[in-house]
Amino acid sequence: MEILDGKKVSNQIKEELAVEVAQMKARGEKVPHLAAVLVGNDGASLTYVGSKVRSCEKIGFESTLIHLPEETTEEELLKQVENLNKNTDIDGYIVQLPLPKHIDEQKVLMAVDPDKDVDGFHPANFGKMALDMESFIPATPFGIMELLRRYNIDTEGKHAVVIGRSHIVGRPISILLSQKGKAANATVTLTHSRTKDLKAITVQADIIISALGVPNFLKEDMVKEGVVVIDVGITRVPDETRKRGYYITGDVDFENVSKKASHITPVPGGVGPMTIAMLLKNTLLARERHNASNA
Ligand SMILES: Nc1nc2c(c(=O)[nH]1)N[C@@H](CN(C=O)c1ccc(C(=O)N[C@@H](CCC(=O)O)C(=O)O)cc1)CN2
Repeated sequence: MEILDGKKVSNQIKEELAVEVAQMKARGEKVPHLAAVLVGNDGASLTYVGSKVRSCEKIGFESTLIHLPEETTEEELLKQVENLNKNTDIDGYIVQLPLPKHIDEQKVLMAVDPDKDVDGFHPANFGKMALDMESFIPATPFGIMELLRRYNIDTEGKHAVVIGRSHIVGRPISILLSQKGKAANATVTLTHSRTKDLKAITVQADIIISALGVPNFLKEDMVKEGVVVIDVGITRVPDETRKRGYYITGDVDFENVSKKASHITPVPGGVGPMTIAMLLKNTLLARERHNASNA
């Protein structure tokens, strides 16, 4: 069994990006600039946005954090989005999800300029991705594909079972895995809360992508020998005996499923860090596309 070490691979990607940025600087070019909008003080979101900004600093990107109060209205947030769309210094930006309940997430994501949509959540980018056209690919599924590629995991003709149909992970990864091309060509089953007899499907899977957010959901008896398991679920379980007051766990019963798996991602240290690395990669792509369109 081999652990798919997302932490290690994400650090490699960040080192590669740092080299590219240094080369851009040496050529006298503008470096990529990522902005992040965070509304409210959700603990996990603060961690993720903080990590995005710190990663930018580490590799030589410019970054801007716009931290708005929980009470921010939809109109005020849309104004910020409009300003970011107009700001020619910003190459790409993200609006951290989830947003407070009083804000219509879809309306905000629709307002993002698709050319700056480094999260790949705008319908223009999502549609292009589904049509195999050049686009921004959402960072988590992009990270999963990159992890499979860097560990030389062959997906060609394999049965990939995706658990969860979210717009951020389940739906896009099912599209990417089923695409034509060297790193895809899988036969995909997208399962969800209404799927009947899930176990009958998961036991047939060569690759399982679990993106449910239910701790210990995927058990040993639900997988076959040699399966590749990608655990996207990240749940913070309250635990006062820990320094942070919680521990992090995935969807997979790691201890037992790993006995049968050929490859498996840990939580933490699997898909999560890849998400940040691929967001940075998208921001570099945005910068390069802006350079090309200004040339
Ligand atoms: N605008 C966006 N919002 C959200 C996205 C996204 O891609 N764009 N994805 C998730 C959150 N997310 C990035 O934003 C993210 C989640 C997890 C990690 C990560 O590195 N996790 C660590 C554990 C860290 C911890 O929780 O303390 C790990 O798995 O090792 C990074 C980014 C939802 N929102």
